[in-house]
Amino acid sequence: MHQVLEQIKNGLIVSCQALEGEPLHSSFIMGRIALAAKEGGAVGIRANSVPDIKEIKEQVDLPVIGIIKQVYKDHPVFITPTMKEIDALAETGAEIIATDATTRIRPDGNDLESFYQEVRSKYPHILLMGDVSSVEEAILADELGFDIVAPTLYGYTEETKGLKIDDHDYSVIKQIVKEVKHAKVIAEGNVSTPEIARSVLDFHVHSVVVGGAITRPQIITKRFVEAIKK
Ligand SMILES: CC(=O)N[C@H](C=O)[C@@H](O)[C@H](O)[C@H](O)COP(=O)(O)O
Repeated sequence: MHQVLEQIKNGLIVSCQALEGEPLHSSFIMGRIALAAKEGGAVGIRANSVPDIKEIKEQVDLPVIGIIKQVYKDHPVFITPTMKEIDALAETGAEIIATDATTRIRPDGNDLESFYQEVRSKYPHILLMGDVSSVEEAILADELGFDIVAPTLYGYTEETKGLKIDDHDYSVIKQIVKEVKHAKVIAEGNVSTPEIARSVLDFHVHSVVVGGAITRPQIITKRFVEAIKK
């Protein structure tokens, strides 16, 4: 197994992201949050943007899953949508690059298969993670050759709006683990409690990514505020 995949096996990857408009939007802060995550035992970091990844790499020696969230006009594909973002991420030294691997046409008119082939031929040695929204897309991403697939976009497409990883006794993640033959499956998206993280690992995912429940204090606070309302 690739050494980086070995390193993150059965562990917690913390997604350290604060977009423009969020209170913690700052590469300095993301670097420190990554440091805190490492201190807490995280085995990897997921991060958005070149400045954040560079700062995080200064602070921690953990493998990084790099993404660039870039919205082109009002196009729905926004996680590392084109080769421009892949090129920028490749320069950062991120060990893994994640990209939208839904079957939607990308902002530059590419479909997933031609985009995948283009990325693979330019960067044959980079680990590629496909963020999908369904079991079918996970199977396709696996067949194309992605090293990792994750249901990051389950709940975030037109067809899946509002759905969550722990719905229906974790049926989507269980199905993905069952159907995907070569890629490692990482659980990501709405893993909102330690119990959910434990459960998905019990379904034999390779690792688990947690974002907002650890790194977005406005969300954490809101959950407490809701819980104490009479
Ligand atoms: C849909 C989308 O844009 N997901 C993004 C992907 O990188 C992040 O905003 C999420 O925080 C990340 O996937 C982790 O998920 P959660 O924060 O639910 O633990």
